[in-house]
Amino acid sequence: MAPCALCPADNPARAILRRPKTLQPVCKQCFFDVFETEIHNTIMGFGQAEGSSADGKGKRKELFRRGEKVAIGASGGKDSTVLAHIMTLLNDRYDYGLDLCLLSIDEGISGYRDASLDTVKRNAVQYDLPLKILSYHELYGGWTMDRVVGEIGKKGNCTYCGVFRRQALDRGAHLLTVDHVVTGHNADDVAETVLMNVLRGDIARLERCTAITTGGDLPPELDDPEDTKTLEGLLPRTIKRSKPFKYTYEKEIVMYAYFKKLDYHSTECIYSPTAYRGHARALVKDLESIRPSAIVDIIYSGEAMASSIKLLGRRAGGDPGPTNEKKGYTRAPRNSQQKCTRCNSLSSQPLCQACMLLESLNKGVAKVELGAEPSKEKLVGEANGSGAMEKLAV
Ligand SMILES: Nc1ncnc2c1ncn2[C@@H]1O[C@H](COP(=O)(O)OP(=O)(O)OP(=O)(O)O)[C@@H](O)[C@H]1O
Repeated sequence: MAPCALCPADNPARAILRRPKTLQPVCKQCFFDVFETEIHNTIMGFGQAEGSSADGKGKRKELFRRGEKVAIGASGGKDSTVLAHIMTLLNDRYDYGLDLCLLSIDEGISGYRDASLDTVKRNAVQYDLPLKILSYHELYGGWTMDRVVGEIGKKGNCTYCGVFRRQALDRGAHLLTVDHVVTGHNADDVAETVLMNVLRGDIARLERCTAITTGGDLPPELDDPEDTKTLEGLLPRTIKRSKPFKYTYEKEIVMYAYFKKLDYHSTECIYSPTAYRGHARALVKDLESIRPSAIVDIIYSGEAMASSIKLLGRRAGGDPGPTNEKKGYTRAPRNSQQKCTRCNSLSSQPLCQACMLLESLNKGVAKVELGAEPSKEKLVGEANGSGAMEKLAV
């Protein structure tokens, strides 16, 4: 192998790998350094397209506040295991002052999640982090994903899993009195989602999918600390979600986990779909093999499109006005947020998606609904909640 491209030129070590992101030959130590530093830069808002100009005025925006309590969404897989490792490491190294913990959701998938949760339990000891595990079984009246799949079959099961997991993470965060959850979504995931939204012409989602942080904004009219449901421990607010690996390549995460000998679980979900995302994933991998920067370039393009859409929306007063229509742009108007009448979580409908899905399961009509010709509303609901379509909503 060639000399390391990142070592001092007068005394380079021998490279042991080619960095997937740049194809540079690098030694092990330089790979660790560049991998960790790039994530730190993302966290600090340095140097990346969105981070360097988060407000469009060139002002950088840091991902965390000092003293913030942050839960790491931990599934035991490679991404979240590396995330737990890196967050602990960088929090110590750069003194972010974060209070970290692990939050795991047990979807009730026997033979898969039980094994990966054992890994998370070991990670909690290895990184000395408190761990909270919440199960669908306890949150959703005895429904586990094994039972959901028994009821509706494998087709469409990710819709249920994605919607339930999103809410379960929020509820777990609330129980842990955490305002911020970080997940292991990586650059490949974000690029796939950008492509999927472009290919579907889903402009509203395209606008949101490249954001490094979502949520955390409760409309003032809903912010009522005296709300009795809030006092009972139900969701009063949206929890912030961030993706510190937004610019981190999946291949580099795997390499980092391998060279650091991290303890992670590597099996795929047994109910994993072969849905649309699979095609986007294959396309991203093909493009990456021809030109490695394709992944990050797709993300930059997505960010640029999101900024343009925002600008157009602002000019049109938030509605798809005539100017936009003439130019062929549409921007789905967003329903105002309200509290779900049943579980108090934020929702654009009187009943949130999780409660709607739960109701259909409890009434025994879920299978019928999934099999039937979907109505327009149903399509919107699915696009908003599907695990397959909406991996980034986890
Ligand atoms: N059951 C879960 N409990 C807690 N967090 C989860 C869970 N499932 C997924 N997440 C979070 O969402 C991220 C993306 O999840 P996804 O299901 O796409 O898995 P993945 O890309 O295989 O990631 P990982 O390798 O961490 O499992 C994970 O990295 C993790 O932070």
